[in-house]
Amino acid sequence: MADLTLAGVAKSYGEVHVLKDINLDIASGEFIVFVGPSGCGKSTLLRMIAGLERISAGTLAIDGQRMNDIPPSQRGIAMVFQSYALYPHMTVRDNMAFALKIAGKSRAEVQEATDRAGRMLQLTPYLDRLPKALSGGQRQRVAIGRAIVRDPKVYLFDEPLSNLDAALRVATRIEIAQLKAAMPDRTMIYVTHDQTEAMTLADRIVVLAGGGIAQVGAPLELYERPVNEFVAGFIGSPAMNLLPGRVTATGPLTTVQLDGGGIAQVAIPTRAGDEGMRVNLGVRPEDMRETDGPAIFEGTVDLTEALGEVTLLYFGTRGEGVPVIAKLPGIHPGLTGRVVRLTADPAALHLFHDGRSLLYRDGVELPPYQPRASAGMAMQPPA
Ligand SMILES: Nc1ncnc2c1ncn2[C@@H]1O[C@H](COP(=O)(O)OP(=O)(O)OP(=O)(O)O)[C@@H](O)[C@H]1O
Repeated sequence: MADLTLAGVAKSYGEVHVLKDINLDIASGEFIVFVGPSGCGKSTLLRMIAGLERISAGTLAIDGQRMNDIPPSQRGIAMVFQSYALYPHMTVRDNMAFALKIAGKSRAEVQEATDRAGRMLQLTPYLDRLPKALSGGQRQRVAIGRAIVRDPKVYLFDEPLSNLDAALRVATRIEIAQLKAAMPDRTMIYVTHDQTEAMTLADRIVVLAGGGIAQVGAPLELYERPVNEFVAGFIGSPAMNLLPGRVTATGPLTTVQLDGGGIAQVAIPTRAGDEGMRVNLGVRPEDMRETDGPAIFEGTVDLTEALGEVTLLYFGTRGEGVPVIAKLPGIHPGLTGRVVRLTADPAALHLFHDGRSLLYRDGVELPPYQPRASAGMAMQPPA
């Protein structure tokens, strides 16, 4: 069991301030995923937790004990890297056993730990092979095995699947989910660029941006209730469309007149006096559907991408602005060049003012988060 606390953690390299005032409590057994744009400091934060990077300010505590000056080997942490640098002349078993032998464990202990890791990672048939006789996915499992044999309280993963091809990524991602399920009391922190990994593996996702934490929450909570336009655009693919407009009627249901001519009813309350407020209406591509009635958006389809189970429609790709994208279920041949009218369910829409979601307005008490049954995204956390 291990819970982690980051309190006011910051990192600077001389004058370069990479991270500032990071505050985060991670409970024992949680699977936390760090996401964020390239260079936002995900790996730096992970390496500070591991003890591979000095913490410039603030406190890292594990189980209440300050860890800032504790060497990596004494933190009860194991880290799995993107490049799985195995010793090429050692068998799988010896690669996994290496750290244990250095630590002076007995032969029996080493044997038991490597057998157990081999079983957990389905590597038993390969224990006597050299790394060169393994696939990329198997090699990455050996790298994970090297962490497992040490039985750490906290696992850190730095983009462990990014060197694998698409099919192996899926298979290895599922194995990591199963590994976590087999070790419910072990805490895992995982850095990735991959939306699907973040959405499917995480108990909570931490979105890092601009040197700080933009939002922390369960995957579907971030998807359905982003605090700002950055998180709204970062979580979900293709990104949420942001359509400018102004509020024309307030109440439990807000009416927005869009600059593009459309009209939207949004299930986010506004107050008397909000009439005329400039907003961006957020609508996810997968929440759009064709309509003959009042439309949020009407446009000529510039381009379609038929992906099989869905078709992506692109609008405004030749203009200056950001294209609008709709994702319709099924196959829609012959839509390119046609005018399409689109709407969405009021409960699926988002409203932003000055970049911030109106859901999180000062003085508004949000009801506890409940996933929306009709959420359009196919990605769900594992059961
Ligand atoms: N030794 C260093 N000296 C100065 N700046 C550094 C040093 N190491 C990292 N940085 C800077 O810190 C920032 C964060 O880097 P980090 O690798 O943590 O980002 P990241 O979010 O993991 O990025 P990516 O997604 O591209 O892997 C980057 O802007 C990087 O240039």
